[in-house]
Amino acid sequence: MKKIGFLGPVATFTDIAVRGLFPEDRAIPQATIPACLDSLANDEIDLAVVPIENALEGSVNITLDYLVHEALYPIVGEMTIPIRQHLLIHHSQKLEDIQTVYSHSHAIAQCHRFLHSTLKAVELVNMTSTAAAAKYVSDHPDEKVAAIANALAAEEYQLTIAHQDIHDYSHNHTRFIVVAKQDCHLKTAQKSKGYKTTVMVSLPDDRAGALHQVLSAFSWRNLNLSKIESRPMKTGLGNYFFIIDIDQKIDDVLIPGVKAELEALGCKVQILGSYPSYQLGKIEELTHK
Ligand SMILES: O=C(O)C(=O)C[C@]1(C(=O)O)C=C[C@@H](O)C=C1
Repeated sequence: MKKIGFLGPVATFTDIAVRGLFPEDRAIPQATIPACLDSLANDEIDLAVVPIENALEGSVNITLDYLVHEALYPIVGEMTIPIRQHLLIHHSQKLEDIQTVYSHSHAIAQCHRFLHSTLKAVELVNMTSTAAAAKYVSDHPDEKVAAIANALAAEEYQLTIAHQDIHDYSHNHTRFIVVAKQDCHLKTAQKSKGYKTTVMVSLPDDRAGALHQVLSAFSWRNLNLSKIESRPMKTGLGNYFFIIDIDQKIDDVLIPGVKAELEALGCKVQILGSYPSYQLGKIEELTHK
């Protein structure tokens, strides 16, 4: 049985993703995304599961940055789950009295339309996760506060769902990565829908057409890219690195060929992982409710 660290507390979306992919393993909640990756570094857990991208709000930058700058461990898997956000209140409170809404910044961003139209005057406060927000509301029954979180959190923290499905667009999904200290094969009963390889590329300083050359190296080899994201290198304005997801498993020819070609052009290239990709079903099925 593996120890799986995840962004906690119990009943975050990350927890739901872990229940879906590793139902037999021991899930250990961690307070924050960096704390989760630190626990991996300290050998307190075998695998870390953290959110990386939401379909409405984009990348979870703290995950990308911490992975690249602080804990450069391989990605050994990814999973995507559907996301349903609800507004949760304590049963002793009334919706019309709510003054403050707590949640993870990504969850708040996914519900901006609803917040703007229905709860215009409320204060919005970021928490470390949606379940941390639900726990806060549960622990403070006298405060006029609500949380944006999922149905599992409503059940876990005994809150009432005051508004269901408040995310702005129905196609709401979040992708989570599984990180290990060393590359390994995941043991799960789920069937993967394919493989991905993630590479990190930093360009040589200030050279015209460098990004075009990088993309050409993938393109003429017919390597399909599912994501390209730039993040600051934190060495000065205008210095960026790129995280590129290739839609296939690492092979002996094409991906090593891209790496060699980019290095010859003066880029730094690091392969962050080549791993199976899982698409998990409905939240209700994953939490057996
Ligand atoms: O707070 C949670 O429940 C999380 O698992 C984090 C997180 C995120 O970082 O994007 C995961 C899924 C949702 O998109 C909202 C929040």
